[in-house]
Amino acid sequence: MRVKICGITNLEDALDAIQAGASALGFVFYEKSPRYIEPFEARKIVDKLPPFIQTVGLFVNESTNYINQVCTNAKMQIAQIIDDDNYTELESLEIKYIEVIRAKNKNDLLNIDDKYYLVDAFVESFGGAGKRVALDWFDEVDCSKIVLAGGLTYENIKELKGYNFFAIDVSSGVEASKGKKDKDKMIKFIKASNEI
Ligand SMILES: O=C(O)c1ccccc1N[C@@H]1O[C@H](COP(=O)(O)O)[C@@H](O)[C@H]1O
Repeated sequence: MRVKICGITNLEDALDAIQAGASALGFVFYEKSPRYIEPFEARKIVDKLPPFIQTVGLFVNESTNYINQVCTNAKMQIAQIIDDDNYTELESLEIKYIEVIRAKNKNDLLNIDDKYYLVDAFVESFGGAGKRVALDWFDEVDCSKIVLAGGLTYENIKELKGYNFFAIDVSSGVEASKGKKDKDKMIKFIKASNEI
């Protein structure tokens, strides 16, 4: 299973995540988040990463120009977009992106089009709150293009067996404290993800 570890704020956590087996690292460019990282600080980390690791910048209700600029400055390869109020002109983004569906109920997952989406549980703070999406909401959904996020831990991801999610995304479930990852939790998380 592909794993993105989100909320990277320092090099040690980034390298530990990669050593544990993460395929993508997420950097939060939402200033109200306790995991916010300044774009040029993120770039310093990215410059020290090995090849074949994807860098994902997370944005909440930002303009296209801002996202393009930050992704350039921070060397992000993908933008993860929360855009509740249509601030972002997706077609003008200069990099690949994935939109976030903040699911409030099962209906939010029905009739989604044939694109890759990240599905997270709806929380007022936009994410990183450890809240899960009810798995039975996916029972009649093709999950092969869905990245599942929200409240995942090494203890609960075995429940995802059989759903065929494209990838999973975790932040608070592998933290020691807000903004600081726990190496042991990351190792256990990725080991468990390989058993799904
Ligand atoms: O991590 C944050 O602080 C954050 C802030 C604003 C929007 C999204 C945020 N994080 C994302 O939320 C999901 C789920 O996180 P968790 O595993 O439940 O803690 C994940 O995609 C984070 O990248």
